[in-house]
Amino acid sequence: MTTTGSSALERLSRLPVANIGDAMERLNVCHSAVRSTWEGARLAGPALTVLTRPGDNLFIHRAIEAVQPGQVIVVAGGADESRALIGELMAGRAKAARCAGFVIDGAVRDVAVIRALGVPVFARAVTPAGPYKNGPGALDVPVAIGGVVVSPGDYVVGDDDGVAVVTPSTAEEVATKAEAKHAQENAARATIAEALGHPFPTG
Ligand SMILES: O=C([O-])CC(=O)C(=O)O
Ligand SMILES: [Mg+2]
Repeated sequence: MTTTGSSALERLSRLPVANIGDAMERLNVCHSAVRSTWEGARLAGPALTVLTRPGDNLFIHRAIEAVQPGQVIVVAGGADESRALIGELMAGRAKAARCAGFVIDGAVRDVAVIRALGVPVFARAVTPAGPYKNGPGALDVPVAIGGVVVSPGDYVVGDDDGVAVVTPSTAEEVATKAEAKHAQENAARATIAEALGHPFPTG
């Protein structure tokens, strides 16, 4: 990753996902079904992509073995909600590898402990039903998450509102536009706070 790229990623990591989506003409925002599993979770990092058979997590185990510090494991699980693709043990191993978190187009389990671990996990559903571990699957291929294409290395940013995907070649421009939008909104927040008679909440 270049210095330019990492500074754009850092800037994106500090911005609300809503502003980032607006800066991309409201494109490249995942379907609302792919949501944070705990309030306040936030992630930003380059994607390590996983394609897996719905309900099967063999290749997510391989991703946790391969993940580099700061990467987000992004799993195309076919939008299946019937089997949890990760839980507390896999989240804990990923944290130990300094993975930035998970975005899963599928289900997860053990969410109370995942929250206590502080691992940001975005998913379509929560279920106690366990996964199969047979494959097939693939790592580092383009995938679709909530209707958005994620290529390996794309920047993935998530907060309480959802997930946006930013191609690194556009990240500087998107960060600049999103910062401008955020500054413009700050001015509006100040005016509204005055009318409310108390500071505008920061969420
Ligand atoms: O059984 C699994 O593969 C997922 C799970 O619950 C865990 O990682 O804790
Ligand atoms: Mg478990």
